[in-house]
Amino acid sequence: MRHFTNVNDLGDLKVALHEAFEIKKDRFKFVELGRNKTLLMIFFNSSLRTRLSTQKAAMNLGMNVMVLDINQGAWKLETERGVIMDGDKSEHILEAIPVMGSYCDIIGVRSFARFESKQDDYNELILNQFIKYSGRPVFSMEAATRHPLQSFADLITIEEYKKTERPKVVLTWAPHPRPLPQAVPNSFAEWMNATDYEFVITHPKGYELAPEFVSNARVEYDQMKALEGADFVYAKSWAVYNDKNYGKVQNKDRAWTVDAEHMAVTNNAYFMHCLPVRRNMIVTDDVIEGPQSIVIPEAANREISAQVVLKRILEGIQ
Ligand SMILES: CCC[C@H](NC(=O)CCC(=O)O)C(=O)O
Ligand SMILES: NC(=O)OP(=O)(O)O
Repeated sequence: MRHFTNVNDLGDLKVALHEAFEIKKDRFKFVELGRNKTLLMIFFNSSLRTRLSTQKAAMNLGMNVMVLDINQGAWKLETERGVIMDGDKSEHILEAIPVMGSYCDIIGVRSFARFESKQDDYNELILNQFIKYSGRPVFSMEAATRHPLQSFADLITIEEYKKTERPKVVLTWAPHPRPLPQAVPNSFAEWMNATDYEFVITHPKGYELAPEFVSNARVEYDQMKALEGADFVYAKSWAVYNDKNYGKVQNKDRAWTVDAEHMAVTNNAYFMHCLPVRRNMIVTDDVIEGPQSIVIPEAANREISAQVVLKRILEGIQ
């Protein structure tokens, strides 16, 4: 595997899951694979889980790791071509990327949707420039439209906890004070649609995700109806995708906040969230602290998903 940006890059998911459970049994088994290889992790946005779990995964494989927060310490980067750089940006991304590529063997990039240009976001302008100009294998640590390391960890977690072969998984929108990217829900939908699970998406009218991610999932505007009999409830907020209000918050209705009443109509479902989570906006304290909440093991599986991806990329550059 050269680059990792979406579910298709991993190939057969059953094989990838087998690799994940093997690594989970002995995460230091491949400690020689990454010897004298350097991972550079580049963050245009904040992170806790991705930052720590991906470094840990790289260290499990014997790699050296460098981390760069673009907006703290590096020069502010101009990302548009043809701009006269007489403002507050000292360096152009088209120099910075090949320079960064010269110092490492593999690059991880976090660059959220900016909600300035839907076209730039959904063409993955920043991530694709790293792929085009760095000369290195590149993997997404959440880009504008997907968060594949998170979704792979989510799938590993559901496989670990499911009580039936084809669980009912419900992705529910929840209110948030800020406009959040569609990357996590897009990616979760993409990975759930790649399984044979029963998959339902529920959100208020006007919060439809891009059709290419919804694919053949059932969309239900009545949240309680969607949650009936669910085995897994995956909560996440996202901003409007449609052209008219792209990147906006148009609903803050806390009737969508996942509470005990919502969980009561499920099949004693597990509660999942990628974190960080705004308590009592997305989910109540009682639910996220309750016995069916698996957000911590879900976060712990980020080390495993990152290690499978790094292992596959390292095997391609030996
Ligand atoms: C893994 C999730 C990263 C990001 N989350 C946020 O930006 C939350 C920020 C906040 O709650 O203020 C998102 O929704 O895509
Ligand atoms: N879930 C996730 O990616 O968390 P961070 O944004 O803290 O990395």
